[in-house]
Parts: sequence; C-alpha cells; structure tokens
Amino acid sequence: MKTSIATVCLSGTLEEKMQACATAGFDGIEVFEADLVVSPSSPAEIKALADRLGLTLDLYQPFRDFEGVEEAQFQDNLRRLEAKFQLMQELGMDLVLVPSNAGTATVNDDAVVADQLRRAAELAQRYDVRIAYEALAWGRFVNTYWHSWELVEAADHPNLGVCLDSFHILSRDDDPARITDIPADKIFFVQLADAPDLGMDLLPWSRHHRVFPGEGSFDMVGFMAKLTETGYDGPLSLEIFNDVFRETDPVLTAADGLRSLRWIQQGARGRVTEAAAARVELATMPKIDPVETIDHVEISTDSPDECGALLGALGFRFAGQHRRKAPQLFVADGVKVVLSPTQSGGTSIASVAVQVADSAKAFARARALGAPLVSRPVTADEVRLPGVFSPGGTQLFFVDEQAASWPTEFGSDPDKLAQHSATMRLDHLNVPEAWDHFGASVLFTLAMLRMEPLEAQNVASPRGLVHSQVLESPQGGIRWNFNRVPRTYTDRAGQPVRYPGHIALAVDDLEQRAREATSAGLTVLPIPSNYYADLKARFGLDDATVTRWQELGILYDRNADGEFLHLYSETIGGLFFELVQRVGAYNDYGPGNAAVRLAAQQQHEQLTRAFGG
Ligand SMILES: O=C(O)c1ccc(O)c(O)c1
Ligand SMILES: [Mg+2]
Repeated sequence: MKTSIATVCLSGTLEEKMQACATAGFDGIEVFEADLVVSPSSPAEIKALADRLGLTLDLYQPFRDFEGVEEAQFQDNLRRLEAKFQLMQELGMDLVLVPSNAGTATVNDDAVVADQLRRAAELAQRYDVRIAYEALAWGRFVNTYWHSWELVEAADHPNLGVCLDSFHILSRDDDPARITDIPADKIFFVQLADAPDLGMDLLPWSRHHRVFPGEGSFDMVGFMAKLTETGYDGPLSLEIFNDVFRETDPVLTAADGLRSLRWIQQGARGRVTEAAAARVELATMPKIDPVETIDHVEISTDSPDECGALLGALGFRFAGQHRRKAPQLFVADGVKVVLSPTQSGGTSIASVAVQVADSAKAFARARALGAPLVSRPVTADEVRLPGVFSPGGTQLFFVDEQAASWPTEFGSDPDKLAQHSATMRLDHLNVPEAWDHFGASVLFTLAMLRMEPLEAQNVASPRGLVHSQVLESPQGGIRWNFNRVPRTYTDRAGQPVRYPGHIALAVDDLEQRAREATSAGLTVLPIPSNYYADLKARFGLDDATVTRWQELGILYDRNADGEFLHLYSETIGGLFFELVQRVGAYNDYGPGNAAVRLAAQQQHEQLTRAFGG
C-alpha cells in the first residue's frame, strides 16, 4: 500500500522533514499546518520541493473546532475553511483533515452537525477538494469512529468521508471490528499510531507518547487486518506525536517509521484472506519461522585476557583460536561465545548469531526491514554468515544448516560442541540502547525474529530511569532485553560512563556454581546487606539461607510459578555476566533486583575508582 507520514512525527524544518521522508522511501506526507506556517518557503515552493523529492502531499491538517457550533460561529468557521481550500490549491493538495470539535462545540445535535459537515463538503466541492472527518478520542460530542461515520453518512456528500486513526479508536478500547461496515470509498484517510499503556488521560497520552506501530501495546496488527478487510486502498499514514521523535535525527525516525509500516502489512497478511490482501496490495517481505535459538554471541573486547579469564571462571573452556584471525572460541556446554579482540572500545556484545532454516531468506527479510548489511571479508575456505546491523548497531548474523560448520575454523568439531544435555544454557541477553535508537532496535528485532514483547518496565538507577523492554520468542528459546539508557549517563564528576550490557547464563544449581566460579577466580558483584534484610522480611526466609546468599552475592525472587536465584559478575569495560537459576516454571527476571544491581554496580565502580582498582 502507499505509505505516508505526518510531518509532525519528525524533528527539523519542514524542508528537512520532507527530505528525510524522501530519503527513508515514503511515498507521501501529511502536511502539518504548524510546520507550514513557520516555513520560509511559499506554498508553491513546498509543492515544487515535494515534486522534486517524489513525495505526494496527501493530507493537509488539522482544521480544528469546526462543527457543532451556533450558526454565526459556523459562518466564521466556513470563512476560515475557505482560506485553507485556497491554500491547498497553491499546494496542489486535495484532502483536508477536520478533527471532531474538542474546543468550541456547544451544539450536541447530530442533525445540525451533519448539516454543517454537508455545507463544508459543498464548499469543498467548489474547490475540488475533499474533507476527511476524524473523531478525536477527546472530542466534545463526537469521539468514536462510529459516530463520525454516522454523521458522514447522514451528511451524504461525495466530498466528505472519514479519517480513521488507530490511536483514537484503540486508546478508548473501542472495537475496530465495525470499520468493515464503513464503505471503503468513504474511508478517505487512515492514520496509524501505537502507544504504550501508560494509564494516563487521552489527550496528553496522544500528544506526547504515541509511537510507531509495533512499539507500543495496542493490537496494531489486528487493526490493520480489519482495515484490510474494508478494502481501503489509500495511504497508510503514520501520525506520531512523540517528544523523543521531535529531538532525534529525522532520517533515523523516518526509516524506523517505514519499517513499522512494512511490519504491520506483513503481520496483517497472516490474518486475512489472500484475496483481501491482494485487493489492497499489502506489502510483503520474505517470511521466516519465528527464531528460537541463538547460535552464538560475539563479544568484542580490548581486554581479551581479562575476558577470557572471566569466561574460564564461569565454566567456559577455550575451544580454539580462529585459524587465520584473532577471534577465539569459548564454549560452555551448549553456549558458544566468540571473543574478538579489538584495539579499543571496551567490551560489549558485538553480534548475535541466530539459527534459521534459510539464511539467505532471513537476510532478505532483514534487508526488507531496512537493515544495512555487515560486510566481513572471508576467504574461500571460510563460511560466510550473512549479517546486518540493527538500528542500535548490534550486528545480527544468520546461521543455517550449511553454515553450522563454522566452528571448524576454530579447530573445533561442531558436532561435539552441540550438547543437548547441557547444564549451562543461554538464558537472556541484555543490550543497552541509546535513547534515540531504543524504539527502532526493539521494533527491528521484534519484526525480524518474530518475537513478542513483554510489558515494559522502568528500572530506577542512581543515574536515571532505565526503560526496559523484554522480547521473547514464542517458544521462549530467545529472551532479549533492551535497556534504554538515560540520556546522560555520567559519574558524579559528570564524566560519561558506559551503561553495561550483559549475558545471562542459566544453570541448575546456582549455589554450587557460585562456589566453583568464585574459587576459579570470579569476582561477584557484592550486594548490600539492606537488600538481604528486606528479602528476609518479604519472603520469611531463614537466617542461614540469607547469610549464605549474601556471602555468594545471590539475589532472589519468588512468585506463584516458582523461584529465581541469580548473581552478577564484575564488569569488564561495558559487559558483565549473570548466572541464573530458574526453579519450577518461574519465567520472570527478578523484578526489583535490577535496581539493586545498578546501584551496586555504581557503588562498586566508584570504590574501585577511588582506590585505583
Ligand atoms: O491532538 C490533536 O489535536 C490531533 C490533531 C490531528 C489528528 O489527526 C489527531 O489524531 C490528533
Ligand atoms: Mg489523527
């Protein structure tokens, strides 16, 4: 379907926004009046710029507080409207958005409102333009899409139709099912916006916290499926009022937006008939099964010796050096870690390789989702793993059957590495994301691997709130936590510090493992005794158990499903490890414990700095 985006979604001047939309590959834009009013370009120049950039100008908006007013006021509103019709002619535009009156409406009478909408449509007809009427969720008298349609139907004019905006429908928990009862040719425009569940009032929620489809908690794919069934084949437009988007690079934001439109169309395809999908030309991308297995994780490090020693203490064994290059392979039962030495840049997760049935297809899907390819030189006798950069910079590689022999390049027999009775497994990854890449990284990973989001959390760190979004694969084989790092993450002296990511490994007997690892040289992050006093009180634990855990740095949680024990290693330049033990069907991550960890890490870092450790 044709793609469009409202200029209000992006930072920059109108001209910069238009450039960004074209660069990202949108077909058209919604012109926000506020952007035009502050632009030094004349309407004719904006039209010319759009033509040069290959963008259509799809919707002029908003024309507020129009209907449901006394006649004298209405006459003045018509005059205002006519001025906009003249402006639209200069812009070469033919569709204007009239949101339902939220400010000045005094007449709560459908017959009057329908008549006023009809008279507006008659005026529009003279200018050869059309009006899309949208029910704002907080409209004074009209606030549901069905009511807006009843009024449009009653007005019965070819130049009047409705605009459906997913935010206004889903934010009120309204059921979108009835949009299929609206004739497709009376749906003049569609705006897609998602939002996280914030439990706040509709208007501030809408004006500040909308996000791209897939980045919030609405059933956007369900909405898109319903829309597809209507047969609407006009633009799919993004209208996202978001405070972060107003500050981020508009090219990045626009690219993220286009990815969300590809994702939602692909998602809807699975929920409608082939015929319905074909009628509106839903965009496609190569389909893959949900990804359930991480093949290996690559750590790039400027401290390979320290990192190797940490892996050794955790129970990894050195399984070989690459036959021609610097990387080393470390293996612990089923977990494979490649350590790639670098000159600088600290230590972090550089890439994640996932197992797929067909890596060429997975790669093509990633490309359709706008991910740039990773180009790595390989010689003829080496396996080439196709890979891409996720928006935050983590590389994602795809490993299929044919590529499974890659460990032979490290002198390891891949069959011997794969142990299914493994006593150590990869539990989850935790990757820090910069504030302006967070949403894009989450959406890309979710769309690419077909993962599902858990409810987002905020974790208090001494340096600011960390927004945490866990994605899980449908069978639970992959758990991937994204942490949005506070915008300025600095020490007390104001120097930027690195927010560490981590790799969590699941074991069956954490206390035993902790003792073994500690005697093998692992430094465990010390946890303050206040935490243990609280733990004892909360769960009614005995002194001996709590004392043992405190000595080992073990944190704890319990819920109806089971128990969770975990500990954290020291941090090496931006990366640490977590050991976890899940008891019973415990499926959470120890809510509350991440804040304890972040505070302990800050404390520990300051002590080691103060003492030059
Ligand atoms: O918040 C608003 O006023 C507003 C304006 C235009 C829209 O299309 C919309 O969804 C909201
Ligand atoms: Mg809208």
